Amino acid sequence: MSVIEVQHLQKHFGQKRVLEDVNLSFASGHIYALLGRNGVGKSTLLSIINNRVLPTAGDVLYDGVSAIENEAAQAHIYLMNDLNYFPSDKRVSWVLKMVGMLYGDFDWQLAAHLQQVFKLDGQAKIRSLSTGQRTIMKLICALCVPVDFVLLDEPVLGLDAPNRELFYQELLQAYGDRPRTFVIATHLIEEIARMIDHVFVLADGRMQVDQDADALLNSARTVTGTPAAVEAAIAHQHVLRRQQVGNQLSAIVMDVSQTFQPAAVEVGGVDLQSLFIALTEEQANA
Ligand SMILES: Nc1ncnc2c1ncn2[C@@H]1O[C@H](COP(=O)(O)OP(=O)(O)OP(=O)(O)O)[C@@H](O)[C@H]1O
Repeated sequence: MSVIEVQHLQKHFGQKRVLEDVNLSFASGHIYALLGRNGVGKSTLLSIINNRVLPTAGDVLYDGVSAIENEAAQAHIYLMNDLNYFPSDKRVSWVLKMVGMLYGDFDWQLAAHLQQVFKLDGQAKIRSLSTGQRTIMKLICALCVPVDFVLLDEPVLGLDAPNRELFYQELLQAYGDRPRTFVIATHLIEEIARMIDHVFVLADGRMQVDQDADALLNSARTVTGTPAAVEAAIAHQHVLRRQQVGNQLSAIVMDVSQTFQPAAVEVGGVDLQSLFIALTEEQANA
């Protein structure tokens, strides 16, 4: 059971302070969501964990040992992102072979299956691939490498809806066949909500949320009713957001207890995307 720990990570690009003090840990056998508004530093964080960018301060530990400039530790971590590292005149089959050679124990059976279900021609040259097909090629690499930690930065970029659905199915299947850790940074929150078990929200250079997904959603409620009734119901609650339409007020509250059942209002659940919007709005207004 391996673990990645990020400790007091800081990254400044000149005057731009992107990460201020990021702390987290990724344990074995989880699917994590890494959420955050545009430009908060999700890609930067994943690139530092995979040693592609050096931090200004802080450390990334793999099983207690620094993973920064540590090839042995990095052999357990794979990052898929939107960058193209492969020569455009090479073929898909060449890319898979290269990745297979670099990481060893590549799952060729799964690669053949994925090429077939996504209809990706192994003989196609990289320069002839569409954006979505290029993403599919990179996803095949990410699912077939034998590593314990797979970091997926915007994994469905350019994929149409049926292919996104197919990818989520294949990811869950691969996870079931060989449990490992996936970290998914995405803006398509509702699409991944059903498969993740832990949520990180990065805001203002720090982790604003680091919580079990079910616990997070179970602690949030939407309270709707007349403004007076809603205000009375949420008076002692942690209110993230208020929205009034006509004479109905709707509020999102979090950290509520299981016994939160106020009278004269309607109380419902909150989906992950609405909660994310409310949380990041609250942070921006703080
Ligand atoms: N090499 C660099 N030099 C200067 N600034 C950089 C560099 N790389 C990233 N940044 C800046 O760091 C900030 C965080 O970028 P990053 O790509 O990590 O954000 P993100 O959360 O992944 O964003 P998005 O959701 O839009 O993809 C941005 O303001 C970006 O402009």
